[in-house]
Amino acid sequence: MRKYVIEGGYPLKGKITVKGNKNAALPCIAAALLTDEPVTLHNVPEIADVLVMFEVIEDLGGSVTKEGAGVYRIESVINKNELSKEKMQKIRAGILFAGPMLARRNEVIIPPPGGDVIGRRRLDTHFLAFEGLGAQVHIDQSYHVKTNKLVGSDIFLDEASVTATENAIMAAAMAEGTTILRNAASEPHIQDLCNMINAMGGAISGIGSNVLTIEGKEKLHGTTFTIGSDFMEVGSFIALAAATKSELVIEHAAPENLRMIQMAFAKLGISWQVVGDDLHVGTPQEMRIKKDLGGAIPTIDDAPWPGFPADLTSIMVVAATQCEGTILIHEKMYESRMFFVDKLISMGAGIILCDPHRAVISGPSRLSGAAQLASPDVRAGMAMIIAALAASGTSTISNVYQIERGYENIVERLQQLGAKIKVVEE
Ligand SMILES: CC(=O)N[C@H]1[C@@H](OP(=O)(O)OP(=O)(O)OC[C@H]2O[C@@H](n3ccc(=O)[nH]c3=O)[C@H](O)[C@@H]2O)O[C@H](CO)[C@@H](O)[C@@H]1O
Ligand SMILES: C=C(OP(=O)(O)O)C(=O)O
Repeated sequence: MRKYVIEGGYPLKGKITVKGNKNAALPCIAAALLTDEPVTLHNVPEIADVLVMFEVIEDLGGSVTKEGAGVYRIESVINKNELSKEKMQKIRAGILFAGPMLARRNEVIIPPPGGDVIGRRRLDTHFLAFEGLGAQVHIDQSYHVKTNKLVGSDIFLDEASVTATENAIMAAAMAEGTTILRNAASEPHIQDLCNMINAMGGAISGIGSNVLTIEGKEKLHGTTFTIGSDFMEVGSFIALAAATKSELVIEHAAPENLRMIQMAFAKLGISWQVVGDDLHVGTPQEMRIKKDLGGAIPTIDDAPWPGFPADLTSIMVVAATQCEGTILIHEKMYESRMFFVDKLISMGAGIILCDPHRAVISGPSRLSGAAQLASPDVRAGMAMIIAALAASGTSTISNVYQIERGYENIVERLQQLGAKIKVVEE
């Protein structure tokens, strides 16, 4: 079993370049199925989830060619309507093939998707959107979605689900007529997907808002598209710098996406300078939690974009353990994402887990290395790496597959900053 062994307590220094956004790469790879012409994607993060998406394309009959670092040419041939059960079990994002498959084949059979351990992840909104476009959904061992033809309509999503919005966009891009998609999610990755589809000849307007107008096209063509920077990596590296008292330059950080993230870090007394497209996170940081008006304990809580991203809540928990004061982190979306804080508590963090969604953090805490950390999901795993690098002594993290499905080459990139982290196979 692959594990990370980390010796903490040392500051890091240097430059780290942000990779492409996982959550943009996954739908953009699926969107390559909307055309039989070649699609070339740049700045693709070379992570486990992306490789599985490529395997699905190959399993359907298409081909993927690596043309350089982070550059992939996809030629989609779709020879079947059923997605591979074995591959779908590996990643939840496989559900993103449903929209383009339905658009191209009028039918798709989706075995239940796998994924990480952060609680129930409903798919209802995906099927609500497909039904809105005229498809029928039948559920037994698999999800079976079928239509004679997709027809655009006025659809109101029951929640602003990210991947359901993406599936709806991809299906509507080739439906007959116009779709108005309301209560749509609007994260930078959804904007990337819309821009890519427009570059393929699509006609989507309202990009970046929660009402999208999608004019369906009979045919889309090939394109070349560059995936945006991963703001989850940016947030993780800011927390890493602050918690380990390090000076880091975070390159290609796309600061325009960070307004809410900056407000949340400011509550912890953590700040940086923007220099062009880079962030300079310096030392010393204030690291003092700012009370709300009247001296009330502040909260960081997640919400659909432009709210604070759910995927950064675990990262904020670990950053807060190193700050002076008390804060509530309220993760409203996932039922189990906060359970990992027991690992931080075992390292000495002052955290009360009030219920599955709310953790009160009082700091600063001196963390000590822990031998048996296991990563339940990608962000908890990164939070544990940050905690281990901030702690004195040695820590061991297992189940690192969960980390590597979201962060490219993370061990080598941290080593380049001077981190004492190594991989062991046991
Ligand atoms: C591949 C990919 O892109 N994955 C991301 C995507 O997952 P995914 O698209 O699966 O997540 P959803 O947006 O569907 O929802 C995530 C959770 O939030 C809840 N919810 C959602 C919207 C809402 O308005 N209210 C609400 O409570 C859902 O019920 C669900 O439990 O978006 C999530 C939310 O940003 C991120 O954590 C995932 O990293
Ligand atoms: C929950 C996440 O991703 P996914 O939707 O791919 O499981 C994440 O990136 O934190």
